[in-house]
Amino acid sequence: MIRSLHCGQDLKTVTGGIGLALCERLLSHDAQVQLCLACRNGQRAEAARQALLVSHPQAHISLVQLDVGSMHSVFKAAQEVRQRYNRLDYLYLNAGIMPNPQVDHKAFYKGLFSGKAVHMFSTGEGLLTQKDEVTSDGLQQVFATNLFGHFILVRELEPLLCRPGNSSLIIWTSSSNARRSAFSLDDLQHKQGNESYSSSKYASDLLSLAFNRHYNSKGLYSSVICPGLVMTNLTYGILPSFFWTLIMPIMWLIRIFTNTFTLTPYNGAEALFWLFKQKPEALDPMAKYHSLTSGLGNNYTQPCKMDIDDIMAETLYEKLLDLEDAIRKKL
Ligand SMILES: NC(=O)C1=CN([C@@H]2O[C@H](COP(=O)(O)OP(=O)(O)OC[C@H]3O[C@@H](n4cnc5c(N)ncnc54)[C@H](OP(=O)(O)O)[C@@H]3O)[C@@H](O)[C@H]2O)C=CC1
Ligand SMILES: CC(C)CCC[C@@H](C)[C@H]1CC[C@H]2C3=CC[C@H]4[C@H](C)C(=O)CC[C@]4(C)[C@H]3CC[C@]12C
Repeated sequence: MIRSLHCGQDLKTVTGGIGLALCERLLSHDAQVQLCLACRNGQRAEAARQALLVSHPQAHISLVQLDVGSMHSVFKAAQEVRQRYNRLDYLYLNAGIMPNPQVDHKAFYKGLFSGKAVHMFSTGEGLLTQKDEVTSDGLQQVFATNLFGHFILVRELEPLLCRPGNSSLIIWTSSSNARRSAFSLDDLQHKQGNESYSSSKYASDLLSLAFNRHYNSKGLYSSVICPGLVMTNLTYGILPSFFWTLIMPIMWLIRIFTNTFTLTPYNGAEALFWLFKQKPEALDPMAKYHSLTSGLGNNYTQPCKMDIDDIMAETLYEKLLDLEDAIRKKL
């Protein structure tokens, strides 16, 4: 029996995000898989469950309430999961936000004619800034949601993930927008800058490496994926929807030049699904696994070496442990 916990699986307004597409794909692959969807909004979570049950009426799908940006909620959800299950095989850390995104139009037009247009379209590098907020825990919201809440969750679920004789896998939905220069060990939460998304995703790449170093001996493995550019609520939030509708034909055209334009949640979930079928022990801790879609619409997964190192990963890990201590004392 395989149990898998997914963070951030709500059925979104029209589209449904990458997490929901992954659940569909997992259930189509193995009807016996037991899913536990960890979502912040009960109604949307139930709607997602019902949608999955329409195509998979026999599926085992349970829900747990989790706002990964609130530390109280993370501790509570982890306790709930520990009471319900004695083992977890996969933990998909998929929840992610990019609040108040702003596009630098000038940089976009400059990039178009710079000879680096394909790179710009695949990574969004230099095009986006965000305005972050502070949570009731006193943490930067993007850091808390995209990184720290997941860190605490993994630590709290350790007894279910680290079981003698079993290996388990945690999977971070990172991004090709993760960039070393956006991240600083002196400003983990990215209080000073305006690229909190890029910073948090780079931190998740580092943290995955650190988790491998600390937990492989206990049977827990960690991997990182990038879903490519997918049209979901996250991307629709960057520009007005009518604009996306207008440029959609161009987006499909760009797909001929870059296989990173996966565009649909189904395609974007490719690497998440591929990892489900791998032996955790065989995965490369230094690789980010990319969902890619060819011009003809064929999906595949490709590993790409990450720009990370052990020393940085270890320093980040130590700092997160200190912050965990401080939060535990406060709650
Ligand atoms: N779309 C893209 O092009 C790319 C996306 N990604 C990453 O993929 C992941 C999934 O995003 P995507 O499907 O595109 O976007 P969506 O906005 O559709 O999905 C994000 C999911 O995260 C959930 N979530 C957000 N904040 C919280 C929270 N505090 N607690 C619990 N759940 C939360 C959302 O729940 P709710 O419904 O309640 O809002 C939603 O289900 C993210 O980590 C994103 O950064 C990476 C690269 C590219
Ligand atoms: C100014 C307009 C005419 C066109 C602007 C297009 C941009 C808004 C988008 C072009 C490339 C996009 C992105 C690329 C990579 C994504 C990354 C992998 C991710 O994690 C989140 C979203 C992206 C940054 C995405 C965002 C929109 C673009 C910058």
